[in-house]
Amino acid sequence: MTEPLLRVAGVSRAFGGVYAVRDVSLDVAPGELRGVIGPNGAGKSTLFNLIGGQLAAQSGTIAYAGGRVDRLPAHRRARLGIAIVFQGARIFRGMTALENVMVGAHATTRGGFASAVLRLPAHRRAEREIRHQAREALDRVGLADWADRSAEALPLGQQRALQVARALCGRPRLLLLDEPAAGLRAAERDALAQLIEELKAGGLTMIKIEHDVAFVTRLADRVTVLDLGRVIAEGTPAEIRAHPAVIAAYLGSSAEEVTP
Ligand SMILES: Nc1ncnc2c1ncn2[C@@H]1O[C@H](COP(=O)(O)OP(=O)(O)OP(=O)(O)O)[C@@H](O)[C@H]1O
Repeated sequence: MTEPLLRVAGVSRAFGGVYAVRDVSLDVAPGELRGVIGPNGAGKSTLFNLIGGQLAAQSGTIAYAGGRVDRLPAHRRARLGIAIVFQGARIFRGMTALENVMVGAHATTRGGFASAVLRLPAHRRAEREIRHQAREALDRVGLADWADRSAEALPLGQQRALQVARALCGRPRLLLLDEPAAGLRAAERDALAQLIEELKAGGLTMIKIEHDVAFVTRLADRVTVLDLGRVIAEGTPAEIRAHPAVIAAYLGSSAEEVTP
């Protein structure tokens, strides 16, 4: 079996004595698209923050590309290629689409956001390379023609694609997507699904949180189900749709809802 790109082993995190994530383990193979589902408060976003380093795990280990990362701060993990598109992430108003992507890239470059804002000389040298990567990222999500247009004028579906471009700008190996399809209309969802499929075809490893079981099981290779901070099931989309614990915990008694 190939080495996993990401190995989360026995990770826990509590807030005020209540576990948000409890003894969670999962392995994600290179190139895999993993779905994570679970009801509100199941611990999905907390799990992402533990992987990305926005939160520290209180126990357990997280290994990425063969090395431990669980003691590293978020910006170091970002530089190693772990990128997150946060739930409900906003675009920067008054900036072009290209500038929006470049701001994301500055967060992962050595100079950081402060030097980007201050326009230090060392920063200016890196600027051209970042601009190049940002254009490349916009191209990857199908927004090349929007580069110099106002980001806030983009329809919601394309604003989501812009968030993805921002995350892609640092050329990550692992992309975490927190409910990327939330609030989108059917046609926008389809376009986003197609983008995710293209990224997968390009070899990118992804973990995607979804509320919509049909949407996640349509795209994912495997699905992990969280409930009350614990993994209650993991398997292929077909296994998950048929799993009694999933139907009971996640969907109540209405089993019809899991049929796509
Ligand atoms: N920073 C925090 N401080 C206190 N409690 C928190 C914090 N972050 C999360 N929690 C709690 O941890 C639990 C898991 O929250 P989390 O946001 O990870 O769930 P989720 O599965 O992502 O939910 P949703 O689908 O609503 O986004 C919840 O009970 C939440 O209230």
